[in-house]
Amino acid sequence: MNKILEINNLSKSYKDFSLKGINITLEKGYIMGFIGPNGSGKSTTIKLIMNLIRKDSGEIKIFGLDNESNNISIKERIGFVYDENHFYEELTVKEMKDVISPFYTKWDEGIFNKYAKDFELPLNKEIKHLSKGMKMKFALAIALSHQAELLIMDEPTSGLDPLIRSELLDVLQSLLLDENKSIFFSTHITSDLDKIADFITLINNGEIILSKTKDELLDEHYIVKGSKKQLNNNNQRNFIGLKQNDFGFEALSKNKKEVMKQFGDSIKIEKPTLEDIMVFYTRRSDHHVSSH
Ligand SMILES: Nc1ncnc2c1ncn2[C@@H]1O[C@H](COP(=O)(O)OP(=O)(O)OP(=O)(O)O)[C@@H](O)[C@H]1O
Repeated sequence: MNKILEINNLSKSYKDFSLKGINITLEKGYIMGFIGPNGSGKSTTIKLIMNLIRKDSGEIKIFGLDNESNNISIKERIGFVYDENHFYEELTVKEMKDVISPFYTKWDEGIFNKYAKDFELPLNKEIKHLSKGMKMKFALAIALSHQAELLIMDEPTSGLDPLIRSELLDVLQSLLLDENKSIFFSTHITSDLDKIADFITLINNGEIILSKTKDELLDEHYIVKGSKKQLNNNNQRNFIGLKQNDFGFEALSKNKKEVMKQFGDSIKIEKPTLEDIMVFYTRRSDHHVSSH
């Protein structure tokens, strides 16, 4: 086992929110998708990993090293991409690159030029005139040009159109062909993960709800559909979440056998998507949706 990122019992409290002793492990060569609803603690966790804010307690190890005492050497080996990348808006893409590159001892101009060409970056355009998608590609090109072993991205695909999103995901996937690289990225667009994630970690309300391989997660859960009159107080105990509308109910369950036994053939059992899993684990239990 080669742990690239190891978070143990990490806690951080704000006035109205706390991360409650979270644990996450990412091994070398894999992509982990970090999902959860708005305000669940994704950005806070990423800021703690990047040592941008101080933890209250717990431990964060990156490449086996404590992230506070080895801050500088660790940052050299990480590519960090986030939504509000702080570039100087007045500079051109090339000028900005010239400002950033000296900070990295392993900067590789050849790699930057390759990505600049692949992504069709307009080198002489001012940053303020770049589209959101182009800014994101620039941030990714920078992150990839110093031979980072770990890419950490906070919502890299948010606000991007489907075409650019899909291009970005292709680039991430091709990076993983080099098994020395690992990727940890947060998103609330679960369809991004269907394609590329190896592991999924779900956070809700500052707590890790689950963290496992995507395949395991999809294999062990089932969507159960039926009519409302089939429900009673007893037969809901195998449900992780329940959604009712005027036509019937939909639930998530891990226990297919037991559900089949209780409901018989009148029930419909389907495979869930990652979105189903996220929604059912994080919704309020009394949720009722109207059919409109
Ligand atoms: N500096 C701060 N002071 C006080 N509260 C904060 C601070 N930063 C974040 N929070 C609160 O912590 C909670 C978690 O925020 P966080 O940004 O980590 O969520 P998130 O999962 O990244 O959400 P989103 O998907 O909306 O970006 C929110 O309720 C937010 O208001």
